[in-house]
Amino acid sequence: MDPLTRPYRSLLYIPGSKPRALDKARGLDVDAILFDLEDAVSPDAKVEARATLAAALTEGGYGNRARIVRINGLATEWGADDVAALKDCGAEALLLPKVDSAADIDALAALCDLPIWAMMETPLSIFNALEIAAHPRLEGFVAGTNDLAKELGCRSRSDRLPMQMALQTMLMAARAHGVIAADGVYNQFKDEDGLRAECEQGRDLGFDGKTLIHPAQIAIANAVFAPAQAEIALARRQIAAFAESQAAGQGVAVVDGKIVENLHVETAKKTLARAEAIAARG
Ligand SMILES: CC(C)(COP(=O)(O)OP(=O)(O)OC[C@H]1O[C@@H](n2cnc3c(N)ncnc32)[C@H](O)[C@@H]1OP(=O)(O)O)[C@@H](O)C(=O)NCCC(=O)NCCSC(=O)C[C@H](O)C(=O)O
Ligand SMILES: [Mg+2]
Repeated sequence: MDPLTRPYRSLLYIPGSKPRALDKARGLDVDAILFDLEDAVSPDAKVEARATLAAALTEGGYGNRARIVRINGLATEWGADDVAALKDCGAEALLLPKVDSAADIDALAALCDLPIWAMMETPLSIFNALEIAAHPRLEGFVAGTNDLAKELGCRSRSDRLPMQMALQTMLMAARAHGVIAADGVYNQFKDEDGLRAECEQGRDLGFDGKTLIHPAQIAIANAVFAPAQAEIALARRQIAAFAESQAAGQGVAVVDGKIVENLHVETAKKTLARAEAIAARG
């Protein structure tokens, strides 16, 4: 899975314990579903949720939405059984919570053949982000900003200043190793303006998309993380202007008063590839 060929603008958590929500997701305009067995499911509902989720995935109907299952940690009484029950049901990847190091990815890799995503939500995960991203089975990072805030003991701020070091470190590691990076959730799910502002911040930092907790959040994430029409038009003009300059024996073009070099053309091509991937998802 690659954000240039498959979009990850919106990744919706769905509690494995909620059959109505599991069914509703089959019709939602979301890029990826994070089927959750961890924090959205209470301990006394874990075993039943596992069976409910396995049945829903086996039944299918989720179309081209990426299907990722968040299991319980392997140190819990449920983790290993979650893997055994869900690794062959149609999930495309498993998401491991509370990862501290690449050794945690090794432990899950030994239990299944699926690609692995890591919740980046402990202080150790941030300091070990590079080795986690470098793991050959690692495909995606998900920022766990609620757990990170709990561990840091920081205040919740609209500018997310206390989160910046962690968010930017995981992004650097993700980009160093070609890993998908999804931003954390916005808890006030009825506050559209706040969600839009946080999506825009995550997009500007470089995230591929945002994790969500409610269907009402999907449209905003899809819009913010898609290239805007003006960006697409600019990308086309940059590519054309650079090709013209090259034909004239020059290595640099100028568009709208700004230089365009080969590296800008690469970015412009990625913008067009992302737009095409979104259009292809339908
Ligand atoms: C937040 C909610 C508890 C709100 O639920 P509810 O009050 O039932 O919402 P609505 O009545 O507005 O629901 C309207 C319809 O939408 C469906 N629905 C609701 N949520 C979802 C969903 N997530 N996916 C699919 N469908 C959903 C309802 O079934 C209603 O459908 P209908 O009956 O047809 O009208 C609830 O949204 C919820 O449980 N959200 C998920 C919470 C969750 O997953 N939390 C864990 C992940 S967050 C996290 O752990 C982050 C990380 O680890 C960190 O550390 O930061
Ligand atoms: Mg968490």
